[in-house]
Amino acid sequence: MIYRLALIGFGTVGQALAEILLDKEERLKKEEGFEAVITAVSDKFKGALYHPEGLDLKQLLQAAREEGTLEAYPDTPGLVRGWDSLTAIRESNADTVVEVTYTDVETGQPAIDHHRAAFESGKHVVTTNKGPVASAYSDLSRLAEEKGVRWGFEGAVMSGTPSLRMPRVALAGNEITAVRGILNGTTNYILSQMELGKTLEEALREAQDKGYAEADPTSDLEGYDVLYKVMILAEVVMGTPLKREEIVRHGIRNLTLEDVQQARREGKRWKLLGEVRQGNGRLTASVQPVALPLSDPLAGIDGAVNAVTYECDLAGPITLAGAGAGPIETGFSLLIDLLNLSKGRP
Ligand SMILES: NC(=O)C1=CN([C@@H]2O[C@H](COP(=O)(O)OP(=O)(O)OC[C@H]3O[C@@H](n4cnc5c(N)ncnc54)[C@H](OP(=O)(O)O)[C@@H]3O)[C@@H](O)[C@H]2O)C=CC1
Ligand SMILES: N[C@@H](CC=O)C(=O)O
Repeated sequence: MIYRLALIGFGTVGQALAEILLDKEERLKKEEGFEAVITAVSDKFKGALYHPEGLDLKQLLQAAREEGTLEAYPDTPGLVRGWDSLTAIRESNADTVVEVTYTDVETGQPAIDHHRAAFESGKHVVTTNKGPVASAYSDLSRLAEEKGVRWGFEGAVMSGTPSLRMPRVALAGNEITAVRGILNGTTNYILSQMELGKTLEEALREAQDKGYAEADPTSDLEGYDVLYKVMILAEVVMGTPLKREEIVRHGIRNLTLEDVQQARREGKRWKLLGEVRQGNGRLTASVQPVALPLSDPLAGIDGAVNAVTYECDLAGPITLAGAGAGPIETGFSLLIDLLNLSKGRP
């Protein structure tokens, strides 16, 4: 079967997936038996394209990257332009919607509506968007199940590092009683750069240039991005939904260069930690910067790398470290969801 994809959003991550599919086409076919074409792309400002037989990925990337608009994609017979996101989801011949619009930390929209429209149309969804998973996990999972379609969202936490699949699949059978980690690539990159003497603003600009930051980086700096990831870990990995008001949240915005360098002199490093813990029959959760002693395994995690420790009743503590953000790493999270979907794996 050749998968037909509709990409909703064509920014950093959407383009990275197109690049991966282009670069690895032969290898994916030969080694994984996986073939996919992108038949629709709909992006808010770059424009939209649909071709039932598939778009040319090289020309698609060239139009977006060199011209900044899909208007630069050449006209071919059968090409349709201008569909908005919901039209592309409902009217295209895609069997799988790749939802890669921005994460709205207040409402989870428009991504929740994109998911509903896709599931209602009998289409699978793979996404890296935290909004729908954090705010509508149970409703959307139920709808996907009712409609007999699949939903992959590995990249919603820790990009291409399997922070959700590992506990759900490889650690199945354990009760996970606590999860604690560095869950945001942008702020970990910023804190590492501030230790080298850069200001928060300089380091943030670099993180934006490298494709780590959210469209609105307030979400990274003020801890909302981690708050969403903590909500996802609580519900998806620990089985208990938390409301955002139940989670203590502090970001790194108020940490100064002097705070960061003083901690270094004291043998400590500031890290933005997200934590969910079971105790007295309930979950408690927090997002806050902590000056960790160098003896803490999380203190050694640098740059856009993230790490998370799962406290398991049978296996003991298990720590996973890897990319927390980045275009290709996050594009990979979509690829692995697509591969698992194609093989009927969880
Ligand atoms: N970058 C990373 O490392 C990671 C990102 N994520 C998540 O992945 C998602 C995508 O991230 P990223 O690619 O970096 O973000 P970008 O901001 O680069 O891309 C998002 C794209 O979505 C488009 N868009 C916004 N609203 C709509 C809409 N209603 N219909 C169609 N297109 C729309 C934007 O259009 P325009 O710019 O033209 O307005 C933009 O091109 C986000 O939810 C993010 O939180 C998750 C893990 C890591
Ligand atoms: N902005 C986020 C992207 C991944 O979720 C981060 O920096 O971690």
